[in-house]
Amino acid sequence: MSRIICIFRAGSSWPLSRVSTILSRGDIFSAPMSSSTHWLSPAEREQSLTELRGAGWAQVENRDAIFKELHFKSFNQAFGFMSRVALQAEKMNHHPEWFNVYNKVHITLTTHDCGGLSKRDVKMAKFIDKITFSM
Ligand SMILES: C[C@H](O)[C@H](O)[C@H]1CNC2=NC(N)=NC(=O)C2=N1
Repeated sequence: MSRIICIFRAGSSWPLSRVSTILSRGDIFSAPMSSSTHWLSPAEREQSLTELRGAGWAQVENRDAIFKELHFKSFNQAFGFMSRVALQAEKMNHHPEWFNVYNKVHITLTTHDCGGLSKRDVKMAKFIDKITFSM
């Protein structure tokens, strides 16, 4: 199983909530480890958040996560959307936190192993926007 080490550089602009989440979990040295290719640099983070806000994503209060509410024409269309995202989640091994009622889907993205946003969340959000706009 690939594992992630979340490395904190002095002076990095990681949200305090993210650092405290990982430190409080006490698993900073036993967290799953993978290459740092998923880690967002401060510049990448700012650029990605700007783009995602422009596409209708919002940052979640008190969590290093992003949220979007999607409305579809019908339950069938909403469920079809969720099925496509589920297949992508399995392919990426990166899963959304979501809620569905009838034709509405609420999605929250964050990387649990890191206690906050990573490149995987950005990739998943862009996939979600791509298929939403094509429906
Ligand atoms: C063991 C399994 O690979 C990990 O729990 C994966 C599964 N899906 C995941 N999804 C999300 N959103 N964050 C994770 O850290 C994560 N980790």
